[in-house]
Amino acid sequence: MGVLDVFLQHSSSTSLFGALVVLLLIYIISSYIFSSKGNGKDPPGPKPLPVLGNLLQLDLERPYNTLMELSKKYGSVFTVYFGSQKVVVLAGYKTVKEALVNHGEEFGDRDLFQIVKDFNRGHGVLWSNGDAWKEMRRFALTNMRDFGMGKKACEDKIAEECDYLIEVFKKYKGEPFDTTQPMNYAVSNIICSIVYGSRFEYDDPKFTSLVDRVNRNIQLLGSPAIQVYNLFPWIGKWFSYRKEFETLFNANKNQNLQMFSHLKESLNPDMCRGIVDAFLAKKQTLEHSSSASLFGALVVLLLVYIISSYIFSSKGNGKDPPGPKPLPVLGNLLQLDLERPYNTLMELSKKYGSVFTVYLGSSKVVVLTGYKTVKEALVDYAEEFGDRDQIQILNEINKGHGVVWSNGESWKEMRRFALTNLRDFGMGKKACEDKIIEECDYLIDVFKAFKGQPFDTTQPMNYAVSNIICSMVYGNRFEYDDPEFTSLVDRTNKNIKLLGSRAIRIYNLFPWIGKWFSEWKEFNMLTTANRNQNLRLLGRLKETLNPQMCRGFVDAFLIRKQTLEESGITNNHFHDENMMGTVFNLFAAGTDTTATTLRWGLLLMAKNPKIQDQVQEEINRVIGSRQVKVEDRKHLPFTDAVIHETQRVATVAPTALPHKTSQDVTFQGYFIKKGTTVYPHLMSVLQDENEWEKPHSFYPAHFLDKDGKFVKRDAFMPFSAGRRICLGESLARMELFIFFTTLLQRFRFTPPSGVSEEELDLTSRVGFTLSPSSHKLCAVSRM
Ligand code: HEM
Repeated sequence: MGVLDVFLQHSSSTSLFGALVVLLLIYIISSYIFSSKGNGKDPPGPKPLPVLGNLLQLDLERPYNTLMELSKKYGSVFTVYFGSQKVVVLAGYKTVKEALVNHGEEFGDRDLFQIVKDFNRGHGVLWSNGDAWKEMRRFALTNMRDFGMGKKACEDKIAEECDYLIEVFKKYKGEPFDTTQPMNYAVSNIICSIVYGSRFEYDDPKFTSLVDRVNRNIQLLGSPAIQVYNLFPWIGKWFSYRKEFETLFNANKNQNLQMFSHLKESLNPDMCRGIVDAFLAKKQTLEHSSSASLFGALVVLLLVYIISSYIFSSKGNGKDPPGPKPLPVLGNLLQLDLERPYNTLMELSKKYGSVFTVYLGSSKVVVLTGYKTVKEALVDYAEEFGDRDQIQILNEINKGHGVVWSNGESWKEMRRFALTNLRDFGMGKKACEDKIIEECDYLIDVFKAFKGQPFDTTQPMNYAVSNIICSMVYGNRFEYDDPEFTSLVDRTNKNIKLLGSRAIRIYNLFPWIGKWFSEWKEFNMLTTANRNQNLRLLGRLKETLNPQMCRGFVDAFLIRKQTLEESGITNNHFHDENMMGTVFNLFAAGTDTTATTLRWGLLLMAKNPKIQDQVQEEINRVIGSRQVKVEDRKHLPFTDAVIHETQRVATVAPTALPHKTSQDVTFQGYFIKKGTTVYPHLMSVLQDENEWEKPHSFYPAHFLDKDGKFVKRDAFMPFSAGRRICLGESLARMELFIFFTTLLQRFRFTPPSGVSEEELDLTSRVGFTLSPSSHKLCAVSRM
């Protein structure tokens, strides 16, 4: 045997051994990769091959079709492997909505394709994440709005572009042509005017080449070659498609750089032509501010010293929102109407602008007023302004449990659980509609029993509305003469009134002096009674719990708690305090606001008989005497407008609920420190003189176009906006529509005899929510 033979023999047995090792490694690695690494169940899916995953089962040119097929077999949440990359696919409306809306944060990051990683490097909006994405998205949104998005200016641009497009279409004189290019050019020109500040001619090669290249690259992104490259960049680098993509990308980048530099040369920061100008101006400001920072630091140090020596100094690093000068200890309390602070705040905003500071005692409150500012804060800066601030007296009871007064993970989990379960128990669905219709019948009987004589609508309305939330929470309604139920509702109602009293407002600021007020004692007595009664109700539900037959939210909560306990997961938010807190919240938030709005509605009808005539004429014409249904809303534009206008005028939650900043934030040039109390002044939005034609009158035409069709209004924000937007909005809207329309169908509402319409008082009662002052109405049967 020669040396060569020995070598060959040796090397072939080595490579056999090597191949085995490599195969074994692939097997181990891929079985490790394909196995679930978490603590829970993996979404099901077709069995993957090592390295290739499920690629052989997928139509690579139209993967969405294969995924649609797979979802039939594996359900709405399933796993596929693109090569060794695991992808969880969500299919169907319910699942996609639940993931993207209810679990918005968990599913909200962007995954990057390899080719995008190569060229984009995580910049921009579409392919970025984290703070960079947040900042770019907010900047783009705000600026696109400033440059016309959703506004008249934009409408004009589109109309102008239509004319150009029509010209191109006309040229073909009815002969066949490919619509791709003209359509791309026209649409692209709208975005060009917003971004660069000008449109381009359809024969300008600078423009057409830009659009055509983007179009081609979007095509390339979907090609199997680029998809293979995304999965296996090491083998895909030599595909010609990738090279083409790179050439086109670079050409567009260079062309954009040229356009940017033209814009830079002619930049005037006071006259921004488009988003590029706005971006360059912002960049310049930031650069200037950093070069001036050395000098600034000295000035700031001096200022910080002066300001911090003053008791009500700003403790932040920037400009404080302005506001009236506070007194030591009392702050601005002497300037505020303590029973109706929202009125004084409205006045102050006229002097200090839409972002200002007041001191309630020594606690600093930043007030946001007017549609633009409130929306910008709650929507564009949703996270920064999205924490809840506590109210002293409620904090003592709630201790941060439940939904309304909690924050952080506990709030997230409770809000999500409450939303999902209320939906399961009918919120916004047919089952709920049926419950409201059934409750209407009981309410009609109560109204009828007064035989047209004057009566106070408070209790019957509260009982009817409360029964809807009771059926969802406890799983059953109650009779209106059941003392267990009526006492619960009456006590909650009384407490909401007490919360708005001067005494409790003072207690909340100075608990050490406020404890001896009789209102404080009464509030606590009523709360304890309600807590004990709820404990009895919850105890009964616990005893009769059947996990196969969930009756309502409480059952669902108890079952979830049991399941977690059985699986040994002890560190979770499903404990008794959170259950009690959430039940209390749903009961209080779900009853008072809706019942109060309905009472405003009836009062406004009695006050405005001509408008009542129009509502009843519409109901007679469209519905007659049959049962009102949710789907009738679209055929009752006037009635719908009256309900919306009632909500606008009633403003039951004038300053929403207090928010606080979850982090330091610079907003409209003002620095607001983490943990600062913030009042979104909803009354100033609902009566914003820039948004409403007749902000201080009851004017249903606010919600009607010239043809009498219903129109939505952006500044209609009674449920607030952003992260903390009312959780029961869809339920409330359904209740308002069915209760109001049915009552107007059945009764004519008038003032008591001897009282004129003018004499009906529209001043609101003092309370945490705004309800009408005590009054009586007659409900005269119409059928
Ligand atoms: C006309 C009726 C209603 C109005 C005007 C209304 C208005 C509001 C407002 C202004 C807030 C505070 C939002 C903020 O902090 O920015 C809120 C929160 C809330 N509402 Fe409503 N609401 C109504 C009906 C309901 C109903 C029927 C429910 C019951 C399911 C409900 C449950 C809640 C809850 C749980 C919160 C706290 C949300 C959180 O902090 O995450 N509301 N509502």
